Amino acid sequence: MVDETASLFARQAPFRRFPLQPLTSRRATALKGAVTAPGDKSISHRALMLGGLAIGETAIHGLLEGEDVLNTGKAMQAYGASVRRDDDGVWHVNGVGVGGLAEPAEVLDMGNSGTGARLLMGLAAGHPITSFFTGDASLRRRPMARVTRPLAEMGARFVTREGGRLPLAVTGSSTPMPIDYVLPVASAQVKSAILLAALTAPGETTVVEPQPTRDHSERMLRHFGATVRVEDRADGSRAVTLVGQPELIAATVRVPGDPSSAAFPAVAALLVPGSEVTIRNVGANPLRFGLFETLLEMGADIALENRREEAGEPVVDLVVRGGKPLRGVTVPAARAPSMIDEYPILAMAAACAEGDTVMEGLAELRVKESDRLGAVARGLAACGAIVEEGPETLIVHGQAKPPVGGATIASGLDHRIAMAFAVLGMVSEQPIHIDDAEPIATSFPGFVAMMNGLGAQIALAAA
Ligand SMILES: O=C(O)C1=C[C@@H](OP(=O)(O)O)[C@@H](O)[C@H](O)C1
Ligand SMILES: C=C(OP(=O)(O)O)C(=O)O
Repeated sequence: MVDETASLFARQAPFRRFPLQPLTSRRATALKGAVTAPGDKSISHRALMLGGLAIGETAIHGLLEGEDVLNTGKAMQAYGASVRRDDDGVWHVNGVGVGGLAEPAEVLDMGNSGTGARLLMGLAAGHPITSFFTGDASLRRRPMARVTRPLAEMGARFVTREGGRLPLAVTGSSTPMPIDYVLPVASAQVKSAILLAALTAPGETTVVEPQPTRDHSERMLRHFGATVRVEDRADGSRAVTLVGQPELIAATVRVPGDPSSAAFPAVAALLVPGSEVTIRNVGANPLRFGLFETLLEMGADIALENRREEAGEPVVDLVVRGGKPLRGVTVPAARAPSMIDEYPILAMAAACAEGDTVMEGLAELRVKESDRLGAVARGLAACGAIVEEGPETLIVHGQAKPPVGGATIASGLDHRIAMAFAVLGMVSEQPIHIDDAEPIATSFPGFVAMMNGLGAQIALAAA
């Protein structure tokens, strides 16, 4: 048992993005079948972190075994928690108690994962230990000052590269201070980092978010026994208050399927005529569901069945039928936090729809695993679609038929760019090539097998 966990973690080698793994996606006939969405990435990270802090043994069912999450598991081990996977796929975490993290002996390599890096920086900031964080070429480009600034206010000290980028070192405070903080950007990662640091601070810490973002941290903190108050204010903002220094008690977590991953088979099924695909166990948290709301507005045939609740999160099965014409819509900026990772795949649907799809408020897309706004606009144009890219907007002029395709897309260490264009290749006249499919394993290791099982024609080539 222990050996298997060790070998899973050992495979998360840091800078090993060579050789590239090219992928070709060809036009498919109808996609058919029923699949289960892989575990939610956001919830999986948080389950390992809170399990690692709680007293007792936490059992996690359905943990996403993607690279990002495995790197978090490995880091929690370095902080002194025991993390192991049973033969039946259930993960067991024995925590160290709030305030009990040990100083990691090595640099923590968070790979491609913004969530892993930023949330763990929060945990580290609340403990009187020094941690060193790095990541792959993508993560080392991403802004960290948004997290280091509030954590420094709480008493942590950072040494960072220019612009607050990784690699960085953080020394946490032995007497962390509670703060009241208004988020300058709508970011669940920044909110969560502050809440995790606040676990060791006395008194109450409040984070005000101008627009509500995914609330998995709040839900899971409560699930482990912390007191979290949420106040929705008249101006649309939300104040989240954590009562510091709780005792977190181990809990059982059943991780729902990731709506951000389910988005790929769902849009593929919508676009390929004659398709009928059921995607089971999809998380339906309203703060994650903006893509499906948008697709329904576009005229998509998606039925939500079997609504239920798992570990404090709403879950549904999706039944998606393809071939119905989609219409372009305007997606308001206010919806962005609830579908922030889904714009690349929405843009693929928009390129096949009739009329213009206008997407606003996309500034954050520029600082994800890649500049997703630029990558989507360039890639769609290379495939023959008509697009307009603004500083924080994307307009796709849909032609009521798929773009011709035939391009090679640079995935740029970005899993969602790779998967989005692989889906477009299922309907474009000419195949679409992706230069490197390897980043897909960060969030959806079974993507190619699942899609081909439904009838897609995706081939992984030797480099
Ligand atoms: O908190 C999380 O789990 C996440 C928050 C979002 O990032 P931001 O907080 O940067 O918006 C999202 O893009 C990311 O994939 C996961
Ligand atoms: C932005 C993403 O993740 P992260 O920020 O954790 O790298 C994502 O999964 O699309």
